[in-house]
Amino acid sequence: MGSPMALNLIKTGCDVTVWNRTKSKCDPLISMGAKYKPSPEEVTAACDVTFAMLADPESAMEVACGKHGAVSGMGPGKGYVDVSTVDGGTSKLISGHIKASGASFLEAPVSGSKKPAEDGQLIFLTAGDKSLYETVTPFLDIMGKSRFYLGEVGNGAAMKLIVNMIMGSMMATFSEGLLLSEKVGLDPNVLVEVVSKGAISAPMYALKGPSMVKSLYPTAFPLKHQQKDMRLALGLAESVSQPTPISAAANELYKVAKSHGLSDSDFSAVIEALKGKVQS
Ligand SMILES: NC(=O)C1=CN([C@@H]2O[C@H](COP(=O)(O)OP(=O)(O)OC[C@H]3O[C@@H](n4cnc5c(N)ncnc54)[C@H](OP(=O)(O)O)[C@@H]3O)[C@@H](O)[C@H]2O)C=CC1
Ligand SMILES: O=CCCC(=O)O
Repeated sequence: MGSPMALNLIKTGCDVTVWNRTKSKCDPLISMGAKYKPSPEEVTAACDVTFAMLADPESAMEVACGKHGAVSGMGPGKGYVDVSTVDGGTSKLISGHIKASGASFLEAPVSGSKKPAEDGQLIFLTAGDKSLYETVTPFLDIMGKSRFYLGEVGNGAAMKLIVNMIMGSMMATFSEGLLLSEKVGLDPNVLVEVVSKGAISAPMYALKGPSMVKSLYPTAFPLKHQQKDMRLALGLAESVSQPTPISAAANELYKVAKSHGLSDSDFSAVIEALKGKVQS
């Protein structure tokens, strides 16, 4: 996700400096004009605003607050925008460290997958320093099609987790429907078409259904990240004693799919967890 987002900034003439743990993934961006620094600390020291896109809470914390992490290069007048999907607690911790340096913090997780990232069509769910939100609005509008400012740090993370909790449950029940249709002698491709005409139509079903019928799962949103988001959303629900039985059941399916080696497949591979025989 970070690469296509940075590429859109480069293409529109922004002065972009990049870092990634695996340096080779920066090379296409460097060839398009990005500068490179060998640590998060050196990126934040060199830049007014830094966007971070990391896998999970642990990596977001490590890159922000670890040795030679982003915080070490931050200071008054600078801004840190974390666009990773993490829980509110992690986001608040990172915010605390960034703000202690005198800099500003915005959480801004995104809805939309690989293709929307490439097309500059992401949806930003932001919260934190309003002045930083206003400063980075031109960049958000290059990378995305909509943006929401949701107030205090934690609200953007919560909105993102709730959206992905719904999405994960939708994908799980869609998978059940595809397999049930096939078992009772219906063509699952026709089911995808019927669904696309009615009130439960969703771009996700039309986009992923045909390849799921062929047992193909080209990765847009890795299954391991969907399961991480289900886990974090269930933690959020637990924190306020909100019952979420459907999502809890769906989470179990993503865990089964992970145990079958499907972590790096698209999250639509969750259908494999419902088959007697699992393909990888
Ligand atoms: N893919 C999607 O459709 C969407 C993803 N998201 C969210 O965006 C984030 C990124 O997703 P995506 O790009 O798909 O994930 P990837 O797994 O492709 O990328 C994860 C990134 O995190 C880095 N990373 C992981 N662990 C560490 C660590 N310990 N220290 C430093 N860097 C680390 C990886 O570095 P390296 O290259 O070295 O492995 C890589 O740059 C996740 O939070 C995901 O939930 C949000 C919306 C859509
Ligand atoms: O976090 C990933 C979201 C994927 C999507 O919104 O299509």
